[in-house]
Amino acid sequence: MLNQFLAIAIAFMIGLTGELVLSLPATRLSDREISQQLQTIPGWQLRDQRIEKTFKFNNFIEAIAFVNRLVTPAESLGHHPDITINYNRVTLSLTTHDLGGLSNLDFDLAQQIDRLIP
Ligand SMILES: C[C@H](O)[C@H](O)[C@H]1CNC2=NC(N)=NC(=O)C2=N1
Repeated sequence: MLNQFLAIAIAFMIGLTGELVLSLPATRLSDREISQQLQTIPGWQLRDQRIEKTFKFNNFIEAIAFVNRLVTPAESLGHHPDITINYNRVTLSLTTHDLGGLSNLDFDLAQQIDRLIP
């Protein structure tokens, strides 16, 4: 019953900005699905149950500006990267803590973050 409910849990929610958004539940991906999804996000490396990428900028200010830009997609998805900042380098590590592994949300967020880079 709960599973049935979750299966149809295409939940309509009012987003932060008040617009109607369609939110699909996160699902843990199989190894095969992870391999397929990795093809869509160049530069991201699979490490255990995480995907990671380091972005390099000209200086600290640009690195921080990038971190600020990724707040919007992260909040929209309700999914948040682990972030390490080393002067002009920002390393992002994505995993789905709630599921203990990689989900569709990690790859959705990685794609949206890549689109932030000109
Ligand atoms: C309630 C809230 O939506 C959840 O705790 C979200 C928040 N952001 C998250 N981010 C990530 N990376 N993994 C999660 O499991 C997660 N869960």
